[in-house]
Parts: sequence; C-alpha cells; structure tokens
Amino acid sequence: MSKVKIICNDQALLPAYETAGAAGMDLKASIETTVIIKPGHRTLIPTGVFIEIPVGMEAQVRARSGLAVKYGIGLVNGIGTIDSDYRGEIKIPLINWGHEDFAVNRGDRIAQLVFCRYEKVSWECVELLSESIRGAGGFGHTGK
Ligand SMILES: O=c1ccn([C@H]2C[C@H](O)[C@@H](COP(=O)(O)OP(=O)(O)OP(=O)(O)O)O2)c(=O)[nH]1
Ligand SMILES: [Mg+2]
Repeated sequence: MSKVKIICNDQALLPAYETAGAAGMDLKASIETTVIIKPGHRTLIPTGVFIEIPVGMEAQVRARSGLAVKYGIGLVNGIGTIDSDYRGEIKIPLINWGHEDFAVNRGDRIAQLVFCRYEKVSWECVELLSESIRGAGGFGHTGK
C-alpha cells in the first residue's frame, strides 16, 4: 500500500474506503452551508483535500453510482484526472441530470477517488500501422 501525503484540516473530511475491498476512497463535501443543485445545473464542490501523488501515479475522481441511480447526480467531466504535480484543492464538478433539486451538505460523500499507475509514451511517427483483424472497424461494427 503506497503512502500518499495529504493535507485535510477536518478529520471528518478525510477520504476513506468504506469497505475492505472498495477501490475508491469516498470524497466528502467541504462546504459551510448546504448547496442546492437544480436540475440541469452544475457546481464545483470543494473537498478540503490537498494531496501529493507519487510520480507515476494519478488519481481518478469517479461518480458514485448510488447518487447517479437515485438522484441523477454525475460528474460534468466524466472522470476527473488528478495529476501527480497538482497541489491545489481537489474539487468535484457535480451535475444534476435528475428532475429534482439535489442538496449537498457538509460531509456528504459526493464522489470517489481511485489511485492508478500509468505509463507515459513518446511518439514514433510512421507511414503504416500493422494490420489487424479489427482494422478500422469500431463504434459498434461487431453488432449490438
Ligand atoms: O475533477 C477534477 C478534475 C481535475 N481537478 C484538478 C486536478 C488536476 O490535476 C487539475 C487539472 O485537471 P485537468 O488536467 O483535467 O484540467 P485542464 O482543463 O486540462 O486544466 P489544466 O490546464 O490546469 O491542466 O484540476 C480536480 O480537482 N477535480
Ligand atoms: Mg490538464
């Protein structure tokens, strides 16, 4: 298990794994007063968390499926990418795809953070790519 440096001034807001096998640590809303997100609207919610990700790793901010299914709450950016050189506060761009106002209160678990290793590449510019059975087929060419 890698150690990751974190600044979080409120222990109650420390992201945490909810179960032993959880891939993501739930991120909590660091807000003083309740924020209402109207249907079709979006807002950036602070988490009160600043981290220093080891080089070679990133962290992904992902939606919570419960909020998505029950209330239509998602992330405007799909999956957020936290770079290893980012030292700012992690913020969550929530969007309300549902039909009702959605209230966010301090400490609510609004998203989850998954740590991943990634590989960097450099380009090798060529004239031809190798052949494959798929070729250029995509976007559903294998059927529904
Ligand atoms: O959901 C998110 C996504 C990003 N970030 C922070 C961390 C990340 O390292 C930084 C930049 O994110 P990204 O590279 O996705 O955004 P950009 O529009 O390319 O901004 P930049 O030009 O600052 O890289 O913003 C968040 O706090 N939450
Ligand atoms: Mg960027």
